[in-house]
Amino acid sequence: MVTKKLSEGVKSEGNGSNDNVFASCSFSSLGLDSNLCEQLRERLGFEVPTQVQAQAIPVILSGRHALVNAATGTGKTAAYLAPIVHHLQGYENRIQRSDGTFALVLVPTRELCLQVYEILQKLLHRFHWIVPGYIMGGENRSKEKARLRKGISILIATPGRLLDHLKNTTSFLHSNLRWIIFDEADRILELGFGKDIEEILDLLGSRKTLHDDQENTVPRNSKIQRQNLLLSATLNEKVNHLAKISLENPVMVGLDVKKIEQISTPVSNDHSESDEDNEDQYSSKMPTVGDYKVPIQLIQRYMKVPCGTRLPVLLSILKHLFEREPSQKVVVFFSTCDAVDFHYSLLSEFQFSSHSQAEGTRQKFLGCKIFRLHGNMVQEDRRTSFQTFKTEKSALLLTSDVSARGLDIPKVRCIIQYDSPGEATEYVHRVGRTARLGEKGESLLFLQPVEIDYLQELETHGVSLTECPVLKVLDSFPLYGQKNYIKKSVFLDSHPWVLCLQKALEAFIMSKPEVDKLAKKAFCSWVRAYAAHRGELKRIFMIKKLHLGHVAKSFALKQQPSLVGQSFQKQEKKRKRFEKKTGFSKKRKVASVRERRP
Ligand SMILES: Nc1ncnc2c1ncn2[C@@H]1O[C@H](COP(=O)(O)OP(=O)(O)OP(=O)(O)O)[C@@H](O)[C@H]1O
Repeated sequence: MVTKKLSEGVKSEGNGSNDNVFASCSFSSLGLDSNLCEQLRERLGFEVPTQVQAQAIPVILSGRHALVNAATGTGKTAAYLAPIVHHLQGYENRIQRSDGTFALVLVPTRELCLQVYEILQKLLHRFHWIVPGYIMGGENRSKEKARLRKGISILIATPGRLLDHLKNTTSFLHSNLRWIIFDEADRILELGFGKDIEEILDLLGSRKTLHDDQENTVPRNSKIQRQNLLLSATLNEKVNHLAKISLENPVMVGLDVKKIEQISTPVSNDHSESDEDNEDQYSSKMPTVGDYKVPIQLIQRYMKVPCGTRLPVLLSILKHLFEREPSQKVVVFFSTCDAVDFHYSLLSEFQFSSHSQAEGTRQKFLGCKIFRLHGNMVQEDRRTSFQTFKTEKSALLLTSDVSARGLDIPKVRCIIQYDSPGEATEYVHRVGRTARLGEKGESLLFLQPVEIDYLQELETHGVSLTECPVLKVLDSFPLYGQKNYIKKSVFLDSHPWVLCLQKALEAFIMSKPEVDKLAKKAFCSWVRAYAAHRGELKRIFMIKKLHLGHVAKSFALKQQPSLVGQSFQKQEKKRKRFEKKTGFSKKRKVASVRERRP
């Protein structure tokens, strides 16, 4: 029986192995201060370094610029924070708040900002004179200004808010800046922050310009040696430009031996070269598209699910997972914030009985606690959702790509990608929220039969998935009180359990006008997001091949698609008018369909 096999899968195949994760050396042997090593042990519970820490820490301690590539959940955060703290605590004259900012960590999302800040706080416990701080979208600007005026030694920031303060907070002192770190470098660029980053580097005098047009830039304090670091589990050609303008003669950490040899020739710093020459030199030396590093113990599966049955199948899988193991955490990724809101309301309220539809016998379909997290939520709700989900033992998180990067949530056992991520990089980061640091984990990707070529796209990045036999999972649910009511169901769309559940879902939506409204809104933004896939991926995610009636069904909507379609078209026209007026860039436009405030 597959239900059993699935659960066995995690136990037998998913043997978390620590052999590949930890290095056989100590933190002190890497050159870190002994007090700091004790902090790592006492406050964070880190006894020995991970492989990437063992490789990166000595390089970063040496002062070289670096590009660090290692699988998700392998400890990249401490790999860059520890060397910075080591240097700062060792300054002969203790640094003071009035010295301003020495290190700047740029991250793509607010949650990651808070997460890095929390780790830093722990690391600095014994070094009270080094002040950690963060600035990010959604927070009170005046309070941030006040904190910056007092002085923050190590500052974690999201790009937009940082740029805002660099331009408008005159008391923000950064003349002592020594480190700039781009955590999840590729994501920062993908979100359309490329121009902001260039401006930030200019304002900080850290941009490696070839034609030294220093207008509007702060002259770099010549006494301070700058060190910039780029990190991600998926460094690809998108990072080349950022590396080109921000790294000087970088060391590559975590790339395979061949690539390191290829790259080891120092990259020239000769400012007499032309921009183009330098770009060519970089492109031949920087990593290009290749295999992404996915935790080896992660079990990756996909499910072939026709569009019209997606919703009952999702609910069934979730029920199955929580019945299989009541104490666990599961994360489901959706393509839009509206889809998160709709599914959150639905799953929080939907009651069901497979015996009879009499009110009294119905109970909540899912018994677990449910949370949501996306970029359009108000900051306070975002923070509460994230922090509470983190501490829960058993819970479900419905989320957008805002949670895909860097978030370290303990005991997440399964990642479901209900909407395909599109970019293979995002696939890798989404699944990377489980199977962290050698732990067990599994992932499930929903694909419609017409999207099945996406598996080949993932294959080109070295990511292989096996099929999850969804029918057998569905067969295990009792209907009308009988367990083995069906033996030969071949098609998902005619499976009695699926039909019964779909009918109940549609009736539920009809009885709840507010959820019905959310469903229609989610339908519209889902179609928009589907249409916004990058050019090359459009051959896989073809909007023309979508049956809008089936899409509507996947939001439990009974209405004819034309009805919903009309309101969608109205919204589309409105959106286009708005974009024409405001002149949104194409890059931002695509991101905006999915998330407005990462
Ligand atoms: N040396 C260590 N010993 C034990 N645990 C560690 C060690 N280093 C890191 N960890 C833990 O491993 C987990 C993953 O670390 P971290 O979030 O830094 O990974 P990452 O490589 O940045 O992941 P991602 O690519 O997803 O951002 C965290 O829970 C962290 O506390």
